[in-house]
Amino acid sequence: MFEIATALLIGFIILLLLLFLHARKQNPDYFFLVGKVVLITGASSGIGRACSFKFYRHGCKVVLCSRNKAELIKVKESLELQTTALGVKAITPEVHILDVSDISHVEKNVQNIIEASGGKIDIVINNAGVSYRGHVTSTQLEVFQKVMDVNFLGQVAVTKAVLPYMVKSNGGHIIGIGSVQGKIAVPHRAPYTASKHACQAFYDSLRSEVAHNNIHVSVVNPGYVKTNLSHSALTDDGSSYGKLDETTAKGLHPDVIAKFVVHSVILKKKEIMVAPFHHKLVVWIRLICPNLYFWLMKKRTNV
Ligand SMILES: NC(=O)c1ccc[n+]([C@@H]2O[C@H](COP(=O)([O-])OP(=O)(O)OC[C@H]3O[C@@H](n4cnc5c(N)ncnc54)[C@H](O)[C@@H]3O)[C@@H](O)[C@H]2O)c1
Repeated sequence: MFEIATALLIGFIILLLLLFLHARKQNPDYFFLVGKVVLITGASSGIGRACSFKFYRHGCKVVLCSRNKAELIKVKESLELQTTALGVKAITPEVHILDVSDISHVEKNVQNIIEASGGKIDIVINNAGVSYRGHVTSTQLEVFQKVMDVNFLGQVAVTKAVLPYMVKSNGGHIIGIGSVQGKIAVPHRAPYTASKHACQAFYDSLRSEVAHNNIHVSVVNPGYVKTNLSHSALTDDGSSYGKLDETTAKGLHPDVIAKFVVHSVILKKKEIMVAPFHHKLVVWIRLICPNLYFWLMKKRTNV
């Protein structure tokens, strides 16, 4: 009787210990971010802008990159009106022009940006992206090339530029902003969904290669987010779509995605899908019952 009671007590204590360790792991330690250098691509709007605010407020030095300097300066000025969380001292943000589709120069340009910011990089958020609306048959090949350059090769080139710094300092974190469409492909999005699938595969491959260098790789896959992404989406002939989609308009707030990006760094998450339940369900259907998924996609007629 005594032995059973002792065994139960020990079991109970182990359970409490495991629950405590689990809770600790899930409880973000925001102080971890203080003083970290965070490079964000596509920082002038949407999710990139929201990430800039979150990391700035947690005491990071944010290095804001995009094509439009005037827009980046506006973000910098808005950041400087903020107070930081945790009562830590804010670090002046930096602004740099970077076109991630300029593939042959991205690596060198990012290295120049890192050198100009002090020669150190802890976190990179590969966020810059362009969407697409159209039909494969009528879409010019150059449109496929452009979407792949911005969304896939651009992310690869930025990653290749930061890796030597992270290897040298034996640590770092690379975050790829993917999409639910990196898990499932939907009609009228062929180049976009192909680029996001490519990113997912790239990061899954990279993650294991750099793990021994203490470099972490996270992929954050949002569902629809209320940003300008559909406005600037490319169409069959390369012109902009110029409209806010209903789905995008009803999407999540970019701050929600930024919050999960922060958590992916602190909790060292390999992958996070930030999407409603029915999106996650479709990903499972694609995996478990592909024919049902193909049938569902055939029913989707809207561009
Ligand atoms: N909005 C959504 O519904 C949604 C859903 C899933 C994933 N995403 C992804 O989130 C990321 C951010 O998009 P967003 O929704 O914030 O839209 P957005 O249009 O507000 O942001 C895209 C950013 O990328 C920048 N950019 C585009 N081409 C560039 C280039 N060649 N060089 C440098 N910067 C460039 C733009 O200037 C802009 O700042 C993208 O990778 C997108 O695919 C968005």
